[in-house]
Parts: sequence; C-alpha cells; structure tokens
Amino acid sequence: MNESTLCHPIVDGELLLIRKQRGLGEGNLVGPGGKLEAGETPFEAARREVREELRVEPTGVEKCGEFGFHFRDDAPEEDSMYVHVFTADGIEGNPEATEEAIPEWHAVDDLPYDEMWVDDRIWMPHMLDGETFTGTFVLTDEGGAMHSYEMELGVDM
Ligand SMILES: COc1nc(N)nc2c1ncn2[C@H]1C[C@H](O)[C@@H](COP(=O)(O)OP(=O)(O)OP(=O)(O)O)O1
Repeated sequence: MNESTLCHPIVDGELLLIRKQRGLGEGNLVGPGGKLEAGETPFEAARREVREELRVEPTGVEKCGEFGFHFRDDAPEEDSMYVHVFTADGIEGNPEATEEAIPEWHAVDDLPYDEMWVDDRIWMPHMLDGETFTGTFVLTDEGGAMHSYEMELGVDM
C-alpha cells in the first residue's frame, strides 16, 4: 500500500491548506503532503512535502493521527493509501504558489469541507480539537461520497 503524509500548519486560528494542482485530488483543497520517498520516515516526508509544495519550513511538527482509505469500486490493493497526519504550530517563511500547490489560509471554525476530500470532515475536527485518531475510510463515486468508515480516538502516536 502507498504510504503518504499530510501536514497541517495551524497559526492564529487559521489552517494552511493547498489547492492541489496535480495528482490525486487535483483541484481539491487538501493539506500539504504526499508520498513517502525511499528510506524516509513519515516525519521527514511530512516536512519535505511542506517545503517542496509551499517553500516554507513547518515548525513544531507533531503526529496526530493516521488513516487508510480505498475506493469501493476498485481493488483495495491497487488503489489504497495509508496516510500519516501531522500538525505544525508555525511556519518559517511566506507560503508561495508552486506548480504543485497554491496556498490558502482558512479559519479553523469555517472550513470549506465541500471543497475537500469527504473523509476530511470526519477526522479533521478531531485533529483541530487536539485529539489523536486512527481511521479506515471506504469511498465511493470516485471519492465523492463516503461508503463506510471506522475511527478510534485517543490513540497513542
Ligand atoms: C481519498 O481520500 C483522501 N483523503 C485525504 N484526506 N487525503 C488524500 C486522499 N487521497 C489522497 N490524499 C492526499 C494524501 C497525500 O498527501 C496526497 C497524495 O497525493 P499524490 O498521490 O498526488 O502524491 P504526491 O506525492 O503529492 O504526488 P507527486 O508524485 O505528484 O509528488 O493526497
């Protein structure tokens, strides 16, 4: 299964997201992140992806969760991903648009979940409340709807 990361800087009540310019979820509003490279830990990959996508260095990076997902209509082994989720308490530098990502800040209490992956509205409120979590999500309709999911809160990370 592909392993990837998401890293969410949260500063002054706002969450730094990206408008994804290519790859899985192109056009969606997502956390900065991407697949692990060979020999990399999830922590290293999370920081590298923020640097590559937004040209800033995340600070105070901490893991808050992990989840797996697959699409119901596809073979799970061919189209599934395991995602390590991090928060950051700041960034060094000013986010820049790159060919992969356009930065957008959004108030944590008014997130546009209808422009995000359908699983985000389930786990992200827990992340924003400072809870740890694990989850499994099964999406349908090419990711447009949630078929089923399981989540556990208060998990050791
Ligand atoms: C289907 O549900 C998803 N939900 C959430 N919350 N995040 C998702 C979902 N599917 C993909 N993602 C995120 C997780 C990773 O951060 C990226 C992976 O995207 P991609 O396959 O494009 O990986 P990259 O490493 O960015 O690709 P490049 O080879 O272009 O660097 O999406």
